[in-house]
Amino acid sequence: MGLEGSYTSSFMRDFLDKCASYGGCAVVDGGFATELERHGADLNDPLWSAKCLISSPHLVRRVHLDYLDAGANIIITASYQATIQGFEAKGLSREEGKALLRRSVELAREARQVYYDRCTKDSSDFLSDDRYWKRPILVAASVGSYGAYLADGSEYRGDYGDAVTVETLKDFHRERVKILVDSGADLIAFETIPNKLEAQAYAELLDEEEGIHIPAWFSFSCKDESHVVNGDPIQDCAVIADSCSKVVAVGVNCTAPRFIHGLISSIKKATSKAIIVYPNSGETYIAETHQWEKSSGVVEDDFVSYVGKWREAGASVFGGCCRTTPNTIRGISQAIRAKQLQPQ
Ligand SMILES: C[S+](C)CC[C@H](N)C(=O)O
Ligand SMILES: N[C@@H](CCS)C(=O)O
Ligand SMILES: [Zn+2]
Repeated sequence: MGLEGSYTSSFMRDFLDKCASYGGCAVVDGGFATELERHGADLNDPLWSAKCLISSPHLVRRVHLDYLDAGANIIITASYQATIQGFEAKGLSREEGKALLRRSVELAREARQVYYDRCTKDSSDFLSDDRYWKRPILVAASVGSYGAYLADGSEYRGDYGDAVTVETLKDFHRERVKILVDSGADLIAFETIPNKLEAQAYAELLDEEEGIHIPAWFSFSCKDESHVVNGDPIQDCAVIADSCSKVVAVGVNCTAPRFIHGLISSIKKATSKAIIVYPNSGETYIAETHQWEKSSGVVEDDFVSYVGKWREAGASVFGGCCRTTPNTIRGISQAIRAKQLQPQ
């Protein structure tokens, strides 16, 4: 059974309405792999952060909880680079791969439950701690791009070559998307999308597959104020997202903060859906070494002070991507709460 159009179109509006403490905005979490690494995980692996679903699920749960403590009310699962194909390449069976995808969602749901339990715990230790305030929390199941699976930084280039068509991409993503849809997640986060082709593939999958009963967001990785990383105009990509009734938010992630304002303006011209932005630190990823380098002459590791401007430009969901931490999210959370208390 598919989603009713009216349900889909009101999903984000209803959620944002419930985010009263954020004045109708929402706060997504920050860099997930970044935080796993800060806790000592070695992600030098084709599975990148998805490696921790196998080696350290407790750490995955812990990082979700850290972001909830920091004020996030949307947490993104560790499935960004988790694919059945990638797990099989590691020698796991298809069934084991599918179980790990489901586990990524369970871990986020468990963290949410732990957080809620702390909010209601009858103990002054918890009740006097302002990290614990009950608010609506969504679990978004991450779907990284085909380029992420390639594990060579392709999600920052989007150059898949002529042999990769919309059908190739639909075949690549179909089963994982269906598993995540049935895993108990509240929505699907198609993130770090590097080109129009992959957005088209996702939109067709959502429109054509039976049983997609949760909504999705489309979030693109961009190289300047008006283009996604392969050079396609962001506006064309946003038009594709806008045309899909199951898409409830459109935006930008893992992109330098300095491009975000212009990108919001371009997206706004193409859609009236909610706009989500969760930039990275502005550094550049070196795929060979799995290291990040400062972009020359640009210092933008603290973008929290721009969030008010991004909100005025039309975005309503804010967070961070690679190289951001719970501190970034705490800053965003405080900035939004402070702003909404100011008289209009
Ligand atoms: C968003 S990038 C930093 C993820 C990692 C990349 N797909 C890789 O495997 O190198
Ligand atoms: N949700 C992923 C996105 C990588 S671009 C992460 O934060 O690790
Ligand atoms: Zn990122």
